[in-house]
Amino acid sequence: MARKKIALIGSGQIGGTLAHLAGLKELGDIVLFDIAEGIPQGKALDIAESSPVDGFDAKLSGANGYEAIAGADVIIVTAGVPRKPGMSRDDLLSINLGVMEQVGAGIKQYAPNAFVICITNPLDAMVWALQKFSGLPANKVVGMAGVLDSARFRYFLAEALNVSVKDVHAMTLGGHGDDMVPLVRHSTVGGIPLPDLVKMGLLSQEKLDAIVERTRKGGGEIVALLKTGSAFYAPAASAIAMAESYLKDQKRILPVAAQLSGQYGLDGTYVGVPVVIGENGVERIFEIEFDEAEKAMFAKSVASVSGLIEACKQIKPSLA
Ligand SMILES: NC(=O)C1=CN([C@@H]2O[C@H](COP(=O)(O)OP(=O)(O)OC[C@H]3O[C@@H](n4cnc5c(N)ncnc54)[C@H](O)[C@@H]3O)[C@@H](O)[C@H]2O)C=CC1
Ligand SMILES: O=C([O-])CC(=O)C(=O)O
Repeated sequence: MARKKIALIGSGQIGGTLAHLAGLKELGDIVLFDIAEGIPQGKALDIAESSPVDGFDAKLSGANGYEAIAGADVIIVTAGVPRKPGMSRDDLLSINLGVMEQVGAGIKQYAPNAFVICITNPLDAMVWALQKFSGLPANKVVGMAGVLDSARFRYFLAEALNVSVKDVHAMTLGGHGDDMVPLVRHSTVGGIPLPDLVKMGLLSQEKLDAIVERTRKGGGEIVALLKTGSAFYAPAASAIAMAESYLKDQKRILPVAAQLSGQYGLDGTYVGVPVVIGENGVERIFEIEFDEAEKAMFAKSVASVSGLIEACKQIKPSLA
């Protein structure tokens, strides 16, 4: 059986980490693409030189031309710019929208059958625009954010309770901004819903509230620490989990930015919801029944995303 082909558009901090993880997991052969000359080639060679040590078989190559992504099974997009301290993700919209236009054209020409995972920020608006620019079907174009935000939520809970991260299941939906929606009622530790943990006295309400707030601002916390860019290890691991579910038809239920067609009362917009990812891309969207407070939080987050999508339409009238 021929190996799968994974193309990484953008070979910066996340792109390089994606290539390393995809190699270690033997997901397929890997092409790193970037406009910066030498970077994708250098990272490809460096990672390939680690393969004898770690014992993985994967061909790695670097390129500056879109023809290199031809026939890719999975494409992960990180091309663009990250934020620096003092900036919001939304400040990246204008510059990264231009990048999505180029990337979308490249995918349309060379890899129209790929499953595309967008990571570039501001995530929900960028994946919305990328789907339009590429013309690929909506079930094959998704955004990575919910897996990362949920992983942060899970990690903070496991740390607070001093238990294994493996036994913490938590979900964060909505847009990838500070008004994202960590779902307390639907998150569990050892199968016990978080509100019950509070009732049992294992976690204080104040601590839980602080964890929810820290999760919402998780990206900014790393930006403030790194100063030169944003998180890349956990974002790369999150996108690899999505790619693996597609390539191996695992049918995992993951929170991803997906295009809605009536679910949650929305049509055409991209926002973080639980979906099943299998060999057909987004195979199903789960519609969670929210209580009033959750409904209000989700609506607020969706309103932020809608505002950014409107801004994209203003900048690129072809998207309207
Ligand atoms: N969705 C999410 O949860 C997360 C999103 N991000 C976003 O991911 C993006 C990438 O982050 P990093 O890898 O840390 O940034 P980075 O700056 O290390 O890498 C970005 C790469 O894109 C390349 N690039 C720029 N314009 C390009 C173009 N037109 N075509 C091809 N390549 C181009 C640059 O040369 C650079 O190598 C940022 O927008 C960041 O905000 C970061 C973390 C989490
Ligand atoms: O915060 C940022 O700019 C990068 C990002 O989206 C995250 O780490 O969640």
